[in-house]
Amino acid sequence: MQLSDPADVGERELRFAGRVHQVRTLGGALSALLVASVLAANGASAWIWAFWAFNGFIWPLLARWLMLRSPDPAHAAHRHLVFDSAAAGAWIAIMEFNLVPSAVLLAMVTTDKVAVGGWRFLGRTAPALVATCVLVSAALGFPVRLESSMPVVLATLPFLFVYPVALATIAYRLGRSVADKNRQLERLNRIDVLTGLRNRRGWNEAMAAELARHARTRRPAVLMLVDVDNFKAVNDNHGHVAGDEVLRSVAGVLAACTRDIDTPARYGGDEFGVLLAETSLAGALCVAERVRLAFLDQRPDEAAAQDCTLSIGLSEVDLSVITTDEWLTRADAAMYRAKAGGRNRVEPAAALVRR
Ligand SMILES: Nc1nc2c(ncn2[C@@H]2O[C@H](COP(=O)(O)OP(=O)(O)OP(=O)(O)O)[C@@H](O)[C@H]2O)c(=O)[nH]1
Repeated sequence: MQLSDPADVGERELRFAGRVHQVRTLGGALSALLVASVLAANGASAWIWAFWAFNGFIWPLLARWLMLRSPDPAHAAHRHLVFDSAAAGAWIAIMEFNLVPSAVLLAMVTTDKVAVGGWRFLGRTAPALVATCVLVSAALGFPVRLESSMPVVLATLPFLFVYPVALATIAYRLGRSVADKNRQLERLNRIDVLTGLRNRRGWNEAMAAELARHARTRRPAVLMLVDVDNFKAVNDNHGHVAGDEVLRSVAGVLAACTRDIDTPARYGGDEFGVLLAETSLAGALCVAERVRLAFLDQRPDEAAAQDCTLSIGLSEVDLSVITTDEWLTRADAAMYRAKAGGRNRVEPAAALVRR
C-alpha cells in the first residue's frame, strides 16, 4: 500500500534540506565570529585560518550544492550534520578548550542535533564530535587554555542570542504547520469525497449537536432522510460514472434547496440526509417537497431514463428522542414508508410526544 506520493516525499525532503541549509549558513557565520576572536588572540597559523574560512563560509554553500545533487537530499543533510559536529569538535580543540566559546559552541551543536533528530540523532553525531576533538587536540599536543577574555566573550554573544532564536522560530513555524495540517485532516475526515457534503461521521456529529441543542433550548429541528429510487438501475445500465453523476446531482439539489444553517450529508451509498435546524415538521414538508421536485427537474438524463426519483422520510425531534440512533430510526421508518407507498414521495414520522 502506498501511503504517500513520492513527489510529496521528495518535496518534503527538499524543504527539510532547505531548512538545514538556512540554519547552517547562519550558524556558520556566527560561529566564525566566535572562533575568529579566539584564533586572533592565540595567533593561529595560516592553515587554521584557511580551515576557518572554509568551514564558516564555503562549507554551507558546498553542503547545499551536494545536498541538491544527492538522490536522497534528507539523508545527505543528515550526513552533513554529522560533519558539522565533527568540525565543532575540531574547533573546540583548536580553541584550546577556551571555556565560554567552547561551551556555547557545544550547546548550540547539541541543540540543533536534538531539534533535527532527537536524542537518538545526537547520540549518532556525538562520537564524531568527541573523536575529532580528541584527535585534533592530540595533533596539537593537548593544549588547554580555559580563560576567556572580554573580546572573546563579546564575540560569543551574537551566537548565544541569535542562533537559539532562529532555531526556536523554525520549530514554532513547523509546529504551526503541523497543527494546520491536522486541522485540515480533521475536516477532510468529515467530508464525502464524491459529493463534497459531510460524510456519515460528520453528520453523526452534527446530529448529536442538534439533539443536544434541542434538549437545551426546545427549538425545533427535523431530520430528513433521502433515498434515491431505482438507483441501482443507473449503475447497472449506464455504469458507475453515470451513477456517481446522479449522486452528485442529488447533493447539488440538497445544497441548493436548504439554508446555510441546515446540514446536508451523504449518509451512505445512495442515502442522503439533511438536518433542518429551526424548522418544524410543516416547514420540513415544504422543503422536502421542493427537494423532490427539484431533483425531478434537474436529474441527469440517465436518472430520468431509469425513473430515478427521491423517497424522503422526515422526523421532527421531540423530548422522547434521547439518542441520535432513535431519531434516525424514526426518519428511516418514514423513508421506507415512502418507498413502500410507491416511491417518489415524502412521508413524515409520527411524533410520540407533543410539546
Ligand atoms: N455509482 C455509485 N454507486 C454506488 C455508490 N455507493 C453505493 N452505490 C450503489 O448504490 C446502489 C444502492 O442500492 P439500492 O438502494 O438497493 O438500489 P435502488 O435501486 O436505489 O433500490 P431502491 O432504493 O429500493 O429503489 C447499489 O447498487 C450500490 O452499489 C457510489 O459511490 N457510486
